[in-house]
Amino acid sequence: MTNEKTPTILTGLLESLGPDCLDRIQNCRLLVVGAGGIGCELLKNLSLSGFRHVEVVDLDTIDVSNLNRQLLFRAKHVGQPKCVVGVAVAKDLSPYADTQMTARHGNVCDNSVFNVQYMEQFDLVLNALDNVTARRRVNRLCLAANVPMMEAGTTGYLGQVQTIYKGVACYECKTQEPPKVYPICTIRSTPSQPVHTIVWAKELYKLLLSPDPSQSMLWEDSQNEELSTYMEAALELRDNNQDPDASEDTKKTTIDRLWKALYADEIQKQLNMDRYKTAEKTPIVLEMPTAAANTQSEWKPMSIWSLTECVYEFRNALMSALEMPEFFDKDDELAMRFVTAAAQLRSMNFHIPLQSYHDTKGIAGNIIPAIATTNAIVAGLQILQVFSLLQAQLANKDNSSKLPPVGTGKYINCLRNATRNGLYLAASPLETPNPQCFVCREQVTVVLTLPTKALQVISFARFVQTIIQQELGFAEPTVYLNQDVLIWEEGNDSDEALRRVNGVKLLQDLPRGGLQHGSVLTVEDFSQDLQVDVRVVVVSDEDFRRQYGKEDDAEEDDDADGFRYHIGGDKPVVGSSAGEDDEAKESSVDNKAAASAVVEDGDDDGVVEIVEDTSDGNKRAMNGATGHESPLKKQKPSEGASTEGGEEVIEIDD
Ligand SMILES: Nc1ncnc2c1ncn2[C@@H]1O[C@H](COP(=O)(O)OP(=O)(O)OP(=O)(O)O)[C@@H](O)[C@H]1O
Ligand SMILES: [Zn+2]
Repeated sequence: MTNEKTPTILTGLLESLGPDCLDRIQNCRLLVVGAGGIGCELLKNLSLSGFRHVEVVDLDTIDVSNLNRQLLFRAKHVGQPKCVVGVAVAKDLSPYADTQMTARHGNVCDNSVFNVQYMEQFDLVLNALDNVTARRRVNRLCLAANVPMMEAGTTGYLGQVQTIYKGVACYECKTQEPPKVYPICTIRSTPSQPVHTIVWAKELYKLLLSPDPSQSMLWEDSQNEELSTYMEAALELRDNNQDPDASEDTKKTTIDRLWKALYADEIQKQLNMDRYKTAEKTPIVLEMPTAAANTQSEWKPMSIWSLTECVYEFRNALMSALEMPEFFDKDDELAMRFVTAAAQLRSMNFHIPLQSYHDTKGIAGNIIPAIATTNAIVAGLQILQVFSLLQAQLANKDNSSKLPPVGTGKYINCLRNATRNGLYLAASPLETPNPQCFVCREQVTVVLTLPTKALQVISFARFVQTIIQQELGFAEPTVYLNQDVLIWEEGNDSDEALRRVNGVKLLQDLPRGGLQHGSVLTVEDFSQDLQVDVRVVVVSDEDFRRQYGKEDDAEEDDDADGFRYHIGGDKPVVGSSAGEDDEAKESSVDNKAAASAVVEDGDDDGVVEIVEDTSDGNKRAMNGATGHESPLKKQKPSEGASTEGGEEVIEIDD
């Protein structure tokens, strides 16, 4: 069947889906959230499939590192908002002259713009995001606005697509394990794993070579603190570099001073201060091998470098990198040579197993690289699911609701290894909602267990920030104690004085006898149309330790400053923070932060991620593909399994 008016490119769709469905395609209003790897593919697909009303939200600008896989972007677009360029390029692909594609440069977590009313304009929302915080946010808004959404994510060769609407499992029905968090002091002073020294070396690179050294976690300000021994040499090296008259010899001498400060003097200083009195192994003060200066051995990316080789690489890579200072990029061999050498030397200081250049690169960069083909497959699957959703709506003849009949759609896994039947795509029916999920089920109670000590030392403001905002994902919470006492309010026209008064109170000092065993906190958030009861269980400190002790990481929750708690049931957990895993990305963080009013984002294909605590208490989250538990989750990492929730996150807590 053909239709004269149908552009040639759409005749195939017309034949397979029929004129009614094509009509719906042309008229339905779609929102795409994220214009990165998956988002670009989606925009291209939507345009070529005849969708004519598409809005795109993205907070980021185009980085040079995006160009290899975000197919709508070219070098000339670097620095421009992704959504603006994505929309302009995709629109040109449309067979219709009157296609309306709109770009919204902003953070979808910004409640003042992207709220339930905003979502209600759309017939369907397609997620192309890279972090749990934003995914949770869209999930909640869509549920509140009764708009179906299509969640998608990839991790290396693996990918998932999940259709979500009221009546089937939502994004938060499955618990997502929080990422591991290391406090900054581990990186700066007490490393114990290769990842710690590699992150440190990347920060050292930032301190020495990036445009703004104060962004490094090793940066120290002489105004505020006594400087570590390396700061003077680091600053001198930067000065040398800007001084056209500085000779090679001057630079070499400064590099050697820096080396000595980092690997000998600073360690010795800390030892003298008894910093490592209780350490299992006393750190070693390194001595520069005399042979190092001239020892150029063959290039050995796969083997462990000796002390002499490390010193040679440290000097040489730094000397060459000084000529072209820039942001760290794991694909820049010079930068990686420096980071490898710097990290291994520090590992020698702290008795940490050494890593080859190759392994260091794996940890410093992306162990699981973003794969353009997986993004393309996943975006293609999303479009197929959209077709099936539209068809189901048509068959249902129910025009009063945007929601399809329950059961429409599939959960699809994109696999690396074929199933027994030889399939690389495994589709399963959508699951029913988790009865414990307070996001899509009503009247669910979350059980919060606290040790007695928490009541005595934790302020209510910190409690709100850690438990209610970070853990439970409330954006603008209103909190009642035992049903009727209003103790906290946020959002437009909220009572700031109430926050001021109660925020500083310890939990035990809250009104009406404070928080205690059996207390119930009712938390509401109008911005997400959400409410939950939190039932407080208080146990002795000893019992808490016994039940949720440090030995059992899986059971333990705490925040960076040691506030310990345990949330029971299948509460949706978000990674507490997020960040960027290399300097190139950090440049884009600034743009993200600028565009973000409420919660910043992070992306999730880095295994090692640096997480920054934002000033308003909201943290940024990075996590794996979709947070949905994949049947492949138990595959070994080498087989391309998702690392979701398993990333190591370095938290900057100062
Ligand atoms: N809260 C948010 N609001 C709006 N857009 C977001 C938000 N969080 C993430 N995004 C966008 O989602 C997109 C995700 O795309 P993708 O996973 O390809 O990440 P990327 O940062 O573009 O690339 P990569 O991480 O692979 O280098 C990004 O363009 C990012 O800006
Ligand atoms: Zn749910």
